[in-house]
Amino acid sequence: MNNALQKPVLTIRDLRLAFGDRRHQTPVLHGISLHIQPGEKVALVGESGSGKSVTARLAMGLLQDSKRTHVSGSIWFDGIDAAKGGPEIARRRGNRVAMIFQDPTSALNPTFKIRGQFRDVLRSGDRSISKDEADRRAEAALAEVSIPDPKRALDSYAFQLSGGMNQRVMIAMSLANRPQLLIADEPGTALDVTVQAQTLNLMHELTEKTGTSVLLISHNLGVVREFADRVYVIYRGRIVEHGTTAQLFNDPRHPYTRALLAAIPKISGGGLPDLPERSPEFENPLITHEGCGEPAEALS
Ligand SMILES: Nc1ncnc2c1ncn2[C@@H]1O[C@H](COP(=O)(O)OP(=O)(O)OP(=O)(O)O)[C@@H](O)[C@H]1O
Repeated sequence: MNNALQKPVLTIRDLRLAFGDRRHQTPVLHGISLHIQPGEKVALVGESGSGKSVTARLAMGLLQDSKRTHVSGSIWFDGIDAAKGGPEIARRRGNRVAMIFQDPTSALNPTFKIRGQFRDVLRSGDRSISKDEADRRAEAALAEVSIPDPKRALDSYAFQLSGGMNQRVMIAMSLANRPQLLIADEPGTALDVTVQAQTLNLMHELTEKTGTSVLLISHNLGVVREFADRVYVIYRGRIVEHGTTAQLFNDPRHPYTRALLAAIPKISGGGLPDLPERSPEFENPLITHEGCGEPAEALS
């Protein structure tokens, strides 16, 4: 669903990031621009180290407060520019943005049962709900992600559940407060290929139902093929090509996108693509496919 007439949920403009002290800085992002429409699933694809995770972390407001990060540009979400904000930005956004990480087991707290963690998530979205009501909602959310015995899962610690179960718990938790935007950073890549595919299917199904927009981070174009409406290809901190998923797969124009496509593993979700040596032609300027420019309504 690409509702180009509506105001984007997220608009990132000319985002630049460097790490280091005042004297020595290493630039990592060189002017990233992207937007996500309501209900849209957008993928950011590139090889390891290209800047996908830092873009996601900046969008979440998780990197800005460090003295070693130097940020410019803008990240508009819900009327707030998060580019230069600190932890208060993440707090103000509260439950309107949620994130799913690569390894669900380490994202859950090992010292508390799932029940307590789920309660905290639900009560951060609605302070007035009772414990019983939170438990009822948690059980319903776990049933929605096809966890066979939700009560038992709630009474478990993360290490007592399989990686696939923990991933389902994470998806249920992150969508429990009906966020406007879900950022999924290589969800399930720490798990096996089958679980990764199940994770993406489940995320697709649930976010369709809730109308939640998604920013999916991946190193593998094959993985995003079934999932995303639109794709941004990132190379060394720059977007090099941007189009609908069909445009990118049917008519890839940038040499780096072609290299990524050629490197799609046979079973999608496998290891890192085996890319050719870095090539100067990968530095070609940005290619934006027809109809994929930023909507006029993008300004917050
Ligand atoms: N806290 C940090 N301090 C210094 N450099 C960092 C920091 N975090 C990331 N980087 C550097 O920024 C660059 C981009 O990293 P990022 O994690 O965004 O890559 P990525 O595309 O997500 O790769 P991967 O798929 O391996 O996670 C890398 O060169 C990385 O070494």
